[in-house]
Amino acid sequence: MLTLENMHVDLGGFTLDASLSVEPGRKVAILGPSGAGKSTLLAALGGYQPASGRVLWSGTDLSGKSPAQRPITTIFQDNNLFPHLTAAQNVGLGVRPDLRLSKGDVARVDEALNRVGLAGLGPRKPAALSGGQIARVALARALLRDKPIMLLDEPFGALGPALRDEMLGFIAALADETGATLLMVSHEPGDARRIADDVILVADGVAHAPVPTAEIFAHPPEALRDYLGH
Ligand SMILES: Nc1ncnc2c1ncn2[C@@H]1O[C@H](COP(=O)(O)OP(=O)(O)OP(=O)(O)O)[C@@H](O)[C@H]1O
Repeated sequence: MLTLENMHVDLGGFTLDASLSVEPGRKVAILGPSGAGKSTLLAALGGYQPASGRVLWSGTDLSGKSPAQRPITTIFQDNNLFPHLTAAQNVGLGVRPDLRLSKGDVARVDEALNRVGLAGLGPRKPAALSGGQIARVALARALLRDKPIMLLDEPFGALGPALRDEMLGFIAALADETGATLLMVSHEPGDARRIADDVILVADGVAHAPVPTAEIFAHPPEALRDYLGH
């Protein structure tokens, strides 16, 4: 169980509060108006943004732990690949940040690239890859990090509808296969309907407890109704 106990983020002029729990293995969409604090919530969970209160995973307190020490991997909006490294090297960072890879590590990188459909593209640098391929490299790296919680901050925002749909299906299948707990920020309510078990609504300075997706769309709270334009 992932539990946020009185989490409070103060950005000076903007505050976000969260007290909620997410069951392990759930796929959760984070929805809410622009500027509501969705990215801030992920950043605080990942350890990139200081927050008071506690974040617990299976009873272990993660507060005070660095991003690398947390059982969490984050895929950011721009998929944060290093432009001077090849796809394989970018994936290899998921195994060893200093890229001193053993033969076994290199084999694992190849396997991860195969798994995301990028066999043979390891030597290419990001500039020679399409948007969808870049998203897949970021996913392959996240897979190798092998953390039980995966945070995605609108990672497919730059992709066209067909590719976006394909990547969503792919990430949902991977999460099912690995049993990872997925929290994904999205600007598309359709993404939530497509893959999320639950929705966390972020609005008015609060990240609300997750509600089953079908339920929240059947009876949207006012903040979600406004956001959906109903
Ligand atoms: N470093 C900062 N200092 C002060 N305020 C900030 C800082 N970063 C973000 N904010 C503000 O915090 C609020 C929440 O931002 P955040 O990026 O988390 O929202 P969001 O819901 O992810 O928005 P969007 O959907 O537009 O990406 C916004 O009002 C933003 O202007």
